[in-house]
Amino acid sequence: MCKLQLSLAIIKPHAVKNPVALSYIRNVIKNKFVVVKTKRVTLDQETAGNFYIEHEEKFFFNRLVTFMSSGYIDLHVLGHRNAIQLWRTMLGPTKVFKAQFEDPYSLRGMFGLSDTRNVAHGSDSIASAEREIKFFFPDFSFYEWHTNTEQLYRKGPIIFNKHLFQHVRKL
Ligand SMILES: Nc1ccn([C@@H]2O[C@H](COP(=O)(O)OP(=O)(O)OP(=O)(O)O)[C@@H](O)[C@H]2O)c(=O)n1
Ligand SMILES: Nc1ncnc2c1ncn2[C@@H]1O[C@H](COP(=O)(O)OP(=O)(O)O)[C@@H](O)[C@H]1O
Ligand SMILES: [Mg+2]
Repeated sequence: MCKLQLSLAIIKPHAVKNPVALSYIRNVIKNKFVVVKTKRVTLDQETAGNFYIEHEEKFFFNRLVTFMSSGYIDLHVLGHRNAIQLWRTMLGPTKVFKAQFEDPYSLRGMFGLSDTRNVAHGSDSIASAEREIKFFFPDFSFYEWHTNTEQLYRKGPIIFNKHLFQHVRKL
């Protein structure tokens, strides 16, 4: 038995605005993961800064926060037995030229515009996934997930709700 791991994916503003990129990204997500939660939001600069607080001292922090609060972003809680690593592998390298050169068919390789505007975010560890999911989905209960919902998403029956872009219990 292999339990589902969760990761937070964020589709960044330039990708949400690009219908070709967005539909491609949504397709690969839907084909590889169970989508546990989806939400479209905008962030103010303070919230974006808190989310990326680990990068506060970096030279790119200001532009990152400005960019991330510049338009709609799509939040997805993704489930897979290897969700964190799988999503980051699908993203490809953080830096866009590296992505284009070393992994041209990764999402960042295909749709990245710059090192800042690199298509999407993915949690980098189990601890950061928990923090990031709690950050955007404060009502999400990890207790409930481990005791109940994880099994439902692993064994079903679930169906994909296109309108919500989310898997839901099949009634
Ligand atoms: N001290 C610095 C300054 C810049 N860079 C790199 O140089 C890239 C190009 O910088 P810039 O031209 O400012 O990027 P933009 O094309 O404007 O794109 P963005 O701001 O979206 O990254 C940066 O993204 C960063 O990876 C770096 O490594 N160290
Ligand atoms: N050298 C850089 N220049 C500009 N922006 C950067 C740079 N490095 C990282 N960023 C931005 O900050 C985000 C967070 O950085 P990091 O956590 O190191 O990468 P990742 O998103 O791959 O986990 C990146 O996705 C990117 O948008
Ligand atoms: Mg990161």
